[in-house]
This record gives sequence, C-alpha cells and structure tokens, in this order.
Amino acid sequence: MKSITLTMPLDMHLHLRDGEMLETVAPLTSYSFSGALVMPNLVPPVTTLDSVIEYKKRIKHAIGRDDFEPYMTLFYQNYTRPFLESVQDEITAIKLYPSGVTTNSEGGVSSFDIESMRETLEAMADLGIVLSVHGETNGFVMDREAEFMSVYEMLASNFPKLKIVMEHITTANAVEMLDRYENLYATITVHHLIITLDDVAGGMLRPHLFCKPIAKRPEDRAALLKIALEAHPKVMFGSDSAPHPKHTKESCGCGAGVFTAPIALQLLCEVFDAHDKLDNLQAFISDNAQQIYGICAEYKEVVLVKQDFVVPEMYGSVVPMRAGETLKWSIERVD
Ligand SMILES: NC(=O)N[C@@H](CC(=O)O)C(=O)O
Ligand SMILES: [Zn+2]
Ligand SMILES: [Zn+2]
Repeated sequence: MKSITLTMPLDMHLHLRDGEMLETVAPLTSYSFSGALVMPNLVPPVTTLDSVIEYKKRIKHAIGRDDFEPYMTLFYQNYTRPFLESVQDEITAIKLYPSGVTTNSEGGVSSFDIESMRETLEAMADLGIVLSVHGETNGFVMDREAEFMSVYEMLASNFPKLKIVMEHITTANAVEMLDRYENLYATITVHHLIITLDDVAGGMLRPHLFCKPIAKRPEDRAALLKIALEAHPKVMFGSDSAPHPKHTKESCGCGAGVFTAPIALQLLCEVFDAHDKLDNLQAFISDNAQQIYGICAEYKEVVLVKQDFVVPEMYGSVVPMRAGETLKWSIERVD
C-alpha cells in the first residue's frame, strides 16, 4: 500500500478559539501536528502579556501532552518597543487584521499609516517578531485580496528587515508578490488548493466552504497549486482551520471559516498524490516553515497510507469540510 511518513508537521495558521471549543479542537491538531501558529482573534483579542500567557496555558491544558508547541501571536495594535521587548519571549508573530474584514477583527487596523505604525514594525523587525497579515480590503469581495497588494508592497519596502507573511493567499496576484520582495512569505490552506467560488456558491450554497478570503477563480487555484506542489521555499502550510458551531454556519448569517484541522494531512496527501508530488509535501508541511520562522519543531512522525477514510459528520459541535465523505488517504499512526 502506498504510504508516506511526514516528520514534524506544522500548521502555521490555526484558530483554536477558547473554552469548550478549544477543548474540542486543540487535541485534533496536537494529535497529528508538532506545532501550530495560534491566531489571536478571540473576544476580546489577545493583546497583553498576561492574556497571551494565560491563553497558552489553557491551550496546553486542553492538549494534555508535551509533543506539541503552540506558537503564540498577539493581535496587532501599535505597540511600543518596551512592550514588545517584554513580550518577545512569549510570542512568535503578531497578527494584523484590517478592521472588520473577517471574524472578530473589529479591533483591527483601520488606516495603514506608515508613520503611526513605524515604532511597532521597526521594533518587530529588530526583535525578530514576524508580521502575519490577513490581507484584504473592504472592497468588492472578489477583489479584496488583489486590492491589498499595494499595502503589502508598502509594508515590505518600508520595512525590509521585517518578515511579513501573507496569510491564506487565494490569488495569482499574491503568488506573484512572493518573488518580488525578499521579505514576503505566504501560507496556503488546503481548501484553497481544492475549491473555487463555484464549490461555495456555484450550485447549492455550501456554508461549510464559506471563508475569508472567499475561494476565487480556477486560474487563482492553479497558481496556488503550482507553488504548493513545488514547495516554493517561501510558502508553507497554514490550514486556517476556523471552527464555528454548526448552528452559526447553517444559518441565514453564516460565519466565515472552514474547519479542516482533523483532515488536513489526509487531504494534502490526496492533492499532492494526485499530482505525483508527494515528495514535496514534507517541505510544504514542515521544512519551509521551520526555515522561515527559524523554529525547531517537536519531534513527531506521522505515517499516512492510501486507504479510505470516512470523515465524521461532526467533531463536537463543528461540521468539518467533507463531512460524511470518503478521503483517499488516512493516518495510520503517529510516533
Ligand atoms: N478564515 C475565516 O474565514 N475565518 C477566520 C478568520 C480569518 O482567518 O480570517 C475565523 O476566525 O473564523
Ligand atoms: Zn484571515
Ligand atoms: Zn485565519
């Protein structure tokens, strides 16, 4: 039977939430990943040293094992240099949300004024704190990411020593940016390698595939697939697994977010295998991220085999992508 062993898989963009939801979803990721970059868009967002320390404790408690590292983030505000010095040992990145563009982003940045951001971004560059960005404007939904490219250019050129990660990229425009600025990197989700807007809204409306940024055109997906399959050294896997309870997805005001944490590795094997590129999955799932973030992940080996896996209908209160469907790959064991 066809199989692959992945060492130290990392998910460099993950929503773990809090409370009961955290208890449900955190073990699903820690089972098969060595670590994850944990997003700070709680209510209220994670903005203080105490809140990041306390949140990390709750995550570790929910996980209950030592072979998984939650890499913590703060919610971007214009922080002072002394504050950043005091918090640098507790965080890996600071996540910037433009105000109002996605789930729990209301407290985000409302104008990209370089001068008011300068102290924070220069200090981050000096301290080696990565800037992670949800790159969308408030424009027309299909154009939001493309319109944000000028902000990435402004940030990348004004702060050349700052590492900037374009999170969950969905367009060919973002792919082009990667090779244009040395300090720009990107995460790619598994769902954006698989779906386009057609899968979300082209037939019956599929609320469990609705997320921000919305899935785009076939040519955008093709551009993402190309750099993921070749494991371009500036891209890494970030699931953007974003759990919402079933009743808030299957409702007349469906929240944005696709839940993929427990099926991400199986789906990635399916995609890479279908293109005969399984050999590049290790770099995409771990090596590139370790290089980009300069981290040394907890040791873990995940053996996947080409054997059917029926995705559960629910994990707690959450419906995963592909619920009830059969995937071609499954996790055989984790060592
Ligand atoms: N991706 C999403 O659609 N939703 C995320 C927020 C985000 O990453 O933008 C969430 O927190 O639910
Ligand atoms: Zn986002
Ligand atoms: Zn996200």
